[in-house]
Amino acid sequence: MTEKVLMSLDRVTKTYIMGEVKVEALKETSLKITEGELLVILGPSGSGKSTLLNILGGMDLASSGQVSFNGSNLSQAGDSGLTQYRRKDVGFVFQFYNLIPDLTARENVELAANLVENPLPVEEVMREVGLEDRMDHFPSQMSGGEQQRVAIARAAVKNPRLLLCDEPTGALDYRTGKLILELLARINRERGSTIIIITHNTPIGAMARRVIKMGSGSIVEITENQSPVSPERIEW
Ligand SMILES: Nc1ncnc2c1ncn2[C@@H]1O[C@H](COP(=O)(O)OP(=O)(O)OP(=O)(O)O)[C@@H](O)[C@H]1O
Repeated sequence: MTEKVLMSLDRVTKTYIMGEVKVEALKETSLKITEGELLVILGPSGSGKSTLLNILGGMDLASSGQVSFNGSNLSQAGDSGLTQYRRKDVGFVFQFYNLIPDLTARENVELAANLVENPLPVEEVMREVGLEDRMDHFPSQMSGGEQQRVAIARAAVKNPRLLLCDEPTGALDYRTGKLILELLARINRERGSTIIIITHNTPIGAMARRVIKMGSGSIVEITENQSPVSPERIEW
């Protein structure tokens, strides 16, 4: 079976200019992402992981180079093209959940469902993440792990081609973090969404078929892993 390239980055650079200081957050980075893959990005603080994720998600524009999604050039999509891309094609999961505090779990998920033409059924997705008994709770009435599951449901309900997760277990205890990673692995397996997970925890790389290591704004290593393991079996 030939693998389809979902995204490609060609010599992408991101430079932040702060007064006199220039920070090269991403240096001439090239990468191809295959449709349906689960990719883990590792690297120390400041190595450019979030910068890379923000460019992949259309939240930020490259300073130079080309970014393409499904064959179209995001660098030339313009503001409304990028907004459409973020709404329809990408789901985001962040370290601190970013739920709307005065909406219930169900309403947070419904809000995202309303952004796309063919969302998955809200209640079905909430059951999939194990929140069938918490649908009418507000974020403040839920644990961190439950809030992260709402955030995953909110991203997954759009049935996005690409799910981007920035330190999704960063604020959770070990056991809850594992459950969240298992949930992401299941969405990748069953829904076929392409999933990219940023983490500081090197052992988490064992769940992915490909692991990218970043260092000082560059990809320093790409490791192929023939036998990814279930997060349940990973210790960190
Ligand atoms: N908006 C910005 N303005 C200026 N510099 C920035 C901005 N965003 C990131 N940087 C700088 O770019 C570099 C890469 O940052 P980035 O957030 O991508 O790293 P990271 O690997 O995700 O780090 P962490 O693991 O701490 O989140 C850092 O030196 C950072 O200070």
